[in-house]
Amino acid sequence: MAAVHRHQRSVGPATVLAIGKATPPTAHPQSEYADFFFDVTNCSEKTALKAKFARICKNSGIQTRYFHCTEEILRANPSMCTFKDASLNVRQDIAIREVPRLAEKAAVKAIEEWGQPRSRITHMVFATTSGVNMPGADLTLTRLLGLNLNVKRTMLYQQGCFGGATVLRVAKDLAENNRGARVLAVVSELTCVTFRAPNEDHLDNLVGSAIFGDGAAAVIMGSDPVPEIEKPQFEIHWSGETVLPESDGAIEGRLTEAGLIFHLLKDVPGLISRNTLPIFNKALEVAGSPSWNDVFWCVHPGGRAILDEVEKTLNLKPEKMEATREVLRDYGNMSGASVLFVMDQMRKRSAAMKASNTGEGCEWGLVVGFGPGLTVEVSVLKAISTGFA
Ligand SMILES: CC(=O)CC(=O)SCCNC(=O)CCNC(=O)[C@H](O)C(C)(C)COP(=O)(O)OP(=O)(O)OC[C@H]1O[C@@H](n2cnc3c(N)ncnc32)[C@H](O)[C@@H]1OP(=O)(O)O
Repeated sequence: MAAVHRHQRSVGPATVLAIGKATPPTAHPQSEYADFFFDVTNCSEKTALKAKFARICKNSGIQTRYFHCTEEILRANPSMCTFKDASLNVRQDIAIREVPRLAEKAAVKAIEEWGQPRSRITHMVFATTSGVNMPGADLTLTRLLGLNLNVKRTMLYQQGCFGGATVLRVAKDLAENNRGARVLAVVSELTCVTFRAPNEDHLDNLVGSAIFGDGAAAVIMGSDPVPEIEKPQFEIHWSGETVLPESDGAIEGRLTEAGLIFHLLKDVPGLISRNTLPIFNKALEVAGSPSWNDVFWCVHPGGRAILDEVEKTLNLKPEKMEATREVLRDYGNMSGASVLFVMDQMRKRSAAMKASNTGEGCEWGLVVGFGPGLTVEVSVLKAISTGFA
């Protein structure tokens, strides 16, 4: 390797140095959501559909979700409360303003934990599936945070639910190929783009209405942490991506006059559990091929049935999916932001149980994102010692 290239690269692997997360203030208990949802969309007379929706909510594994769009906002914007009225402008107005604001809240927490001046941030990677504009949410966030205007920004729109794993992968490459880089990786998602009235002929949208929630997460990533000052949480040793066979159309989103309309095939849980072994195996090779139960798991909490299927297929012990299921329970499916919430949950659970490292005692772990394509992104994490025996 030429000396100039060696000099540009980091010595050690990309390392997560802090994680921050944020939700809008309005929480909805899942047990009451059917009443709220059918009332605000003027569909309370659809009693059979409401009963089905209430049943899906009950079986979702979700207890609470957070939404920017309160009853007041929704009633002030009736075009969002039908199934397909033209409403893109209203949705865009909310998303363009609020996506960076929620991202800012998460980023401020990550920066506080990191403990370094904002001027040390050299790169930003921002993903959202909620709204599109030019210049993008990355520039608005740069301004909200008062970052240097020469921060090198990468904006990723419409990755869907694998966006969280994508920002990790891109931030890893940036951190390892730019010595001294400190990357702010952010995902911010709002359901203002997908919220719509229930419809008997579009049950996949009904499922989406029962599981999606709002949230943002931010990670500071860099290589070669400054000893005694920066506190590593996880190292990232490998990232890979694949498209699952025979999964065309399984998860799709189309941005229309009526906002973002999702299509989900019923077989998404089966497609994921039947086809992810090759990429999981490849990831495990990096970790020296421990067994599925000897690694920790941070999986996108896309839906309870998906977690059930993965757990069954890999014969995972129930505790392996607990961090993931806790995020599903407490926040629902926040699209790309979810998997970063799970990483945060993993290190917090590890600290609470006084585990020897940030991976509940397992040296290696997998971050798994999936979304439109059907695309699966996997990163291999190495846990960091907590100092407990
Ligand atoms: C956005 C992105 O990029 C990435 C994503 O995360 S996309 C979201 C991925 N998530 C999913 O696909 C959800 C996976 N599904 C689940 O977790 C579970 O089905 C659930 C929690 C939503 C409901 O679980 P459940 O109530 O125990 O049972 P289940 O039988 O699966 O579903 C309940 C009903 O919804 C229907 N249903 C479920 N998924 C459906 C779909 N995708 N399309 C249409 N109908 C569907 C079922 O047919 C069933 O209908 P009946 O009552 O008439 O039989």
